[in-house]
Amino acid sequence: MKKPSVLIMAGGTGGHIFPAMAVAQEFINQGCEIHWLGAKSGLEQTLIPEKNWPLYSLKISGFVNKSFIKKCFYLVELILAVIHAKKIIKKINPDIVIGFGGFPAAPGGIAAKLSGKWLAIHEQNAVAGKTNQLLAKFAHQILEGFPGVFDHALNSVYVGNPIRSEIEKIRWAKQEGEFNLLIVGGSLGARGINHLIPDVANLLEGSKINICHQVGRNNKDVIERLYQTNCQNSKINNIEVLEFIDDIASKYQWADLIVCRAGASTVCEINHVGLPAIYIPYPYHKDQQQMKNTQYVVNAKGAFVHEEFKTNCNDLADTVNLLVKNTELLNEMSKQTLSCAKQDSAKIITQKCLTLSKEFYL
Ligand SMILES: CC(=O)N[C@H]1[C@@H](OP(=O)(O)OP(=O)(O)OC[C@H]2O[C@@H](n3ccc(=O)[nH]c3=O)[C@H](O)[C@@H]2O)O[C@H](CO)[C@@H](O)[C@@H]1O
Repeated sequence: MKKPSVLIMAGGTGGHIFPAMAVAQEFINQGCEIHWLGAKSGLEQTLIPEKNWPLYSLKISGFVNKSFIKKCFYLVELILAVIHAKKIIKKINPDIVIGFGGFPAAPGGIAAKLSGKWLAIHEQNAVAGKTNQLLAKFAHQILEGFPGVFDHALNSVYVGNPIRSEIEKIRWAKQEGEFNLLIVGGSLGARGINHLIPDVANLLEGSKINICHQVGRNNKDVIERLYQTNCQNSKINNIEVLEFIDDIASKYQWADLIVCRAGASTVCEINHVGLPAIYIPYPYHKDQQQMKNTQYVVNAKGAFVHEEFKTNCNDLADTVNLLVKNTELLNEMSKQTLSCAKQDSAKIITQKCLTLSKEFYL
């Protein structure tokens, strides 16, 4: 019997690609054949070949924040990408097409619809992105990373955000002795956080604090210099500055507390690990997507949130100092954080797709 064939569409940042990779792996575990549709200029160009998964790349950029003229050029680019995607779909003949947002998912989703294919979309965030808002109008199934994103539409279901298996295995526990503080700016790093933390580090109390700070590509030298000039605090044991953390699972395991952006995958990974967190959401998104991603866990008292434009190094240092000294509070936060995690998301997604697509083609 022919293996079910699945076309995964995701591109751009890690936030779209990592959940899609977790689902791709689960489809493979279920005996499916997978293909990946990406954009020519995203992180998928390095991540997918490493897995040896067949990658097809469209020439497509983004639509948001463009001038009128550039939006017109985008429309031409979109039409050409839809034509290209239709050819790819004809060649692969997938049984399931599933989009995770990002630039390639829009032309890929339109091409899937025009080719009569069963189409699902997965929205990672608490507020849907532009691509998924468009595709939701005709997708057969909508899969939500946070509950109620599509106003409980009849074809929508809350499935959570798929987590990579190496992260799923980790459970937070406060380590004795030293205090490990992890700073993560999301897949591309976060300028606002990068420039705030060296000043915060200088204000930290308690002994033996270690900091590991992920700063994003090409920011290592600048931020290392900032630590040298702004942070003379002798109580900090060790400061490690990294551009990107390849093995984030080990760092989650290492950390007693994380200060980070609130991208959808980051929030869900932290919930799975039960890692106490202080979120500083990305402040420039028009719908405050990252702020909304934190609401669930902040309401459950599993995390703190500091808004970038309303906070300063003293406020943030106060919260970190409170937690460094208070293991009981950290334990309570960890418990609440874990209660916000949706288990087995990748399995639920693959099973839904396999069942519903089969019914569709009957
Ligand atoms: C600024 C911006 O627009 N951010 C968006 C982007 O964020 P971004 O791509 O940063 O999104 P996420 O937080 O969802 O995912 C980051 C992923 O990268 C991994 N990681 C990160 C750093 C690192 O050093 N190593 C590593 O492996 C994390 O473990 C996680 O799996 O897409 C998300 C998902 O649509 C959105 O919620 C965010 O709002």
